[in-house]
Amino acid sequence: MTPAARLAATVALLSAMEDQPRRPADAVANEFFRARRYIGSSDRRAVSERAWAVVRERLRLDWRLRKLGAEPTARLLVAAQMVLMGGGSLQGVVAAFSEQGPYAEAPLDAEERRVLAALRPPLVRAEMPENLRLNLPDWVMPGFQARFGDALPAAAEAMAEAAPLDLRANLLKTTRDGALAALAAEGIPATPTPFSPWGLRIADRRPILASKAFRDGLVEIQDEGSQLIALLADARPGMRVADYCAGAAGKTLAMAASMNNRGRITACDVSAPRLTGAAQRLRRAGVDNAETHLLEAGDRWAKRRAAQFDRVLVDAPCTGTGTWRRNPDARIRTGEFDLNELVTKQRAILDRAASLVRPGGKLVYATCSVLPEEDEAQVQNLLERRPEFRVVPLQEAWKQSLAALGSVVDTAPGEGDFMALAPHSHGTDGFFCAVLERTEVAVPRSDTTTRASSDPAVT
Ligand SMILES: C[S@@+](CC[C@H](N)C(=O)[O-])C[C@H]1O[C@@H](n2cnc3c(N)ncnc32)[C@H](O)[C@@H]1O
Repeated sequence: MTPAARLAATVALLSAMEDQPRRPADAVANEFFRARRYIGSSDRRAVSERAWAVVRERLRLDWRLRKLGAEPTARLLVAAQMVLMGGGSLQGVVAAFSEQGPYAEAPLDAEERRVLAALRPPLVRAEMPENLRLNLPDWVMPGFQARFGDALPAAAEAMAEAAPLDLRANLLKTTRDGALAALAAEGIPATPTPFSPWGLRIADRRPILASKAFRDGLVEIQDEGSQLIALLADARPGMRVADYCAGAAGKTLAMAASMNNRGRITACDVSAPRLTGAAQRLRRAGVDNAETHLLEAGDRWAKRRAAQFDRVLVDAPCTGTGTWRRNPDARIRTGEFDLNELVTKQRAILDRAASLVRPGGKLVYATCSVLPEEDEAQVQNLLERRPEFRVVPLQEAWKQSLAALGSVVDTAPGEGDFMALAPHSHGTDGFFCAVLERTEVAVPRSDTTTRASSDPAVT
C-alpha cells in the first residue's frame, strides 16, 4: 500500500467504527479487513495501530477538537492524533493528506488546516476536566471515586495500559507445569500467575491460537480475574452447577475442570450464538459433564429447577468498566443509560438465579465492572430481598475453594466481604465477585419464578 492508501484506509476504518457506535470496535475492524483481503499484514498492522491509537484517546482528542470549534470527524481525529501524539509536524500531516493516488484521502481543506495549526502537543492539558485528564468518561467518575479513592489516578493509568495475555491450564488434559512445558517447547515463555493455581501469564503478544498447546486444548485464554471467579464458585466433583450467564463458557470450562468432569453443569444464556460457541469450546477442552440451555421468554426451565443446584454462578452482563485495557472503545460505547438498564437487568437475573440455589448451596455473583452500583449495591439489595442468603467473606470463600482443590496457594486476592480486582492492584482486569450461601430450608418465594416475555431477566 502507498502511504496515501494507508492513510485513507485508516480514516475508512475509523469511520466504520464511528458509524456503528454500539458494536465492539474489534468486531467492526475484523469485518473491515475481511472485506479488504488485499490489505497485507504489515499494512493491516499500521492501519489498525493508528485507528486504535485514536480510539484509546477518543475522549481527549474530541475535547481538543471541540475546544477549537471543530466537529471530530474521522479525518480530523486521525490528523489530530498524528499532530498531537504521532510526532508529526503540521506540514508533514498536510503533505500526507495531499498525496495523490487512486486510494487517497482528499487534501485537508482550509478549515481543517486551521484547526490542526492551532493544536499543540501534548494531548493532555491542565485545563481539561479531571475525568479527561484521567481518560475516563464523566458518568463513571462517582463510581470510580467510590471504588478507588486516592488510588484513582493509578487505577485509571493502569486501565490505559496494554493487558498481558493470561492462560488457564486445562486440568482435564494437563497440569499447570505440563502446560508451561508444552508452551516452552513451542518457544512461548510463560510464568505462573500470582493468585490462580491454574493461571499462566505471557508478557508479550504471541499467536497463541495457532499454538499446538492451544489447539490440543491444554490451555484456554482467560484473564486471571475470570479464573478466580470460577475458583470462588467452588464447583466440586459430583455437584449440580448452573452457569446462569455462561456466554462463550469461559467459566463453565474452568468449573468443569475443578469438578474433574464429574457432576453436571448447565450453561445457560439468552444468546444462541454464544451457546453454540460454548458447545464448540467444551468439546475442544474435553468437557463432557456440561450441557447448554438457551433461556427464552416464557421458559419454565428455571421454575422447574427451583432449589436444585449446589452452585449457581451469575457472571452478569455489565458495563465492562473493568475491561477497558482490552476494550478501549467501551469507554465511549457505553454510557449512563446502559448502566441504568444493566442494573435493572442484573437485579432480575439475580432474583431468578437465587431461586435455583438449594439450601446450603452457593450463589456466586460476578461482574467485570468496577462500579459499586453493579457490584456491592446489587448484593446488598439481594440480601434485603432474600434474607435466607448470607455473605461468605472472601478469605473464608477462598479457603473453602482451595481446600476442595487441594491447592497450596494461600494468599487470597483481597480482604473483606467481596473480591474487587483491578489492573493497578492485582494485575488483572477489573472484576467483582461475591459469594453468598443459602442458609435456610424454605422453598424460594414464587415471585422469583419464570415470567412472561416482558421479564428483564430474559431479555
Ligand atoms: C459477562 S458475559 C458472560 C461471560 C461468560 N460467563 C464467560 O466467562 O465467558 C454475560 C452474559 O450474560 C448473558 N445474558 C444477558 N442477559 C441475560 C439473561 N437475562 N439471562 C441470562 N444470561 C444473560 C449475555 O448473553 C452474556 O453472554
